[in-house]
Amino acid sequence: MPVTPADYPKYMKIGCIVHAPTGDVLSRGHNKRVQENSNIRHGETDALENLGRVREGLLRECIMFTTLSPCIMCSGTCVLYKFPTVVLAENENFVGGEDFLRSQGVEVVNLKDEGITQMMAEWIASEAGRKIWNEDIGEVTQA
Ligand SMILES: Nc1ccnc(=O)[nH]1
Repeated sequence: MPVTPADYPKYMKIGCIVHAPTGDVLSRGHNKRVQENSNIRHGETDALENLGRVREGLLRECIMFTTLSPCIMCSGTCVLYKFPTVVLAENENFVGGEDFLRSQGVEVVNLKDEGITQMMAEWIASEAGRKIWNEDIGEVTQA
């Protein structure tokens, strides 16, 4: 499905970085629901997909930084690969699998970033964003 500039306002504004303990950024990703017509390219899964295969045990040493509280799909992925820490910019607009992450021993750090919280709230409330947002978290938009 080709994407045109008219689609830009629909783009999910969620990005993610996989960070090595050395401080190196190993991988970046962002949500590609619209761009790639995808149900599973959340910011977090996109960053992991972009990383590709890595040496055994590396992900157990990495930190994931993400714009928003990770959904249960992405939280499950973090638990599967044993990320020790997930840092999120905010969780006022959405709370995903944080309790599950903590229950599995993953440290969850919420930066409570006001600018990102506001940006996300505005986008979710926007005409272009509302339906895509609901779709992204498995909800149905009410008329
Ligand atoms: N944390 C997130 C929630 C929803 N969609 C995403 O891509 N990421």
